[in-house]
Amino acid sequence: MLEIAGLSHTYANGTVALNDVSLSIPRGMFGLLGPNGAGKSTLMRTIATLQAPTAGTIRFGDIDALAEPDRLRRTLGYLPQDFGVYPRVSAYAMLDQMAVLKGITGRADRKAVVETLLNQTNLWAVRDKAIAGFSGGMRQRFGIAQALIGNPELIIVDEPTAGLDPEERNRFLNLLAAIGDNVVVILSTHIVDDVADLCPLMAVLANGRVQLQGKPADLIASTRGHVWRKAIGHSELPTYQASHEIISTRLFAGQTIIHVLSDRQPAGFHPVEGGLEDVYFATLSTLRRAA
Ligand SMILES: Nc1ncnc2c1ncn2[C@@H]1O[C@H](COP(=O)(O)OP(=O)(O)OP(=O)(O)O)[C@@H](O)[C@H]1O
Repeated sequence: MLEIAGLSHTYANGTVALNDVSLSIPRGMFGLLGPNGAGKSTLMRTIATLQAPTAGTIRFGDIDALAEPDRLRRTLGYLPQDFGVYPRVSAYAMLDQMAVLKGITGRADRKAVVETLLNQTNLWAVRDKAIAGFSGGMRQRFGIAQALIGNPELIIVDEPTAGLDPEERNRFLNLLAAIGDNVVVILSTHIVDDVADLCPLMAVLANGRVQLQGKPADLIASTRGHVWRKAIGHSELPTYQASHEIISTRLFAGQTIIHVLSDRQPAGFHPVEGGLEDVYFATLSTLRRAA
């Protein structure tokens, strides 16, 4: 169990990126959903012990992450939002090197680990190619391979599917799903479907605060009877914007479909069997209204 309590972070320029965040994250896949600037990466980097928070505590099992960052790092697998540099060395050589850094010094042990990971992430066929020449999807799969070195019990993946085509995204999500229920996996993303497809538990982070947390199905159920849909002409949108709380608009077959939030059924609207996207957009919309 990962226990985050009262975590706050204010950057030197005064930006409050995290504001009293508390989360209890059990084993399994946990989705952390939030818009750009919500504080997700700050939270991920803080859990990964790459930066210290201004206040709060992080415990993982019996490890106090802030007091014993080395202990936490030994059991951590981290796929950052951006690796930054993609080296010209081969995937095999790079993984081998990273395994040394993680303390797997025996040659035979390392060979077994590296080869297993290359197969698991479907990179065996390209193991001798330079990572610099990899596609986005291959890079992300390599990112997971390196995160899994040393059998971590806490795995953090920060916006892993941004920019992947649907097939690669699917491959990547399947890879994550296969990691297993015995480890804590935190998936940070602004892509609602990633969470809907994978995570039995989730939280929405916005403005540095946890706005919502629970099981996606329960959160979806809570929007039932509050979200309504109507197909309108695109030119009518401003009129509806003025009179309704629109939480999403999308185009379908040349029409604009709007979803609105309302406790009662507005005239001409149909009920929506809400999805996670409605939960998410309704949360963000409520926040905007309160601002
Ligand atoms: N090093 C920094 N110095 C100052 N402000 C920062 C720094 N890093 C992030 N911020 C600010 O902190 C807030 C949270 O940023 P963060 O990157 O954690 O959000 P995010 O949810 O990961 O967003 P994104 O999806 O855009 O990566 C933003 O307002 C951001 O501009």
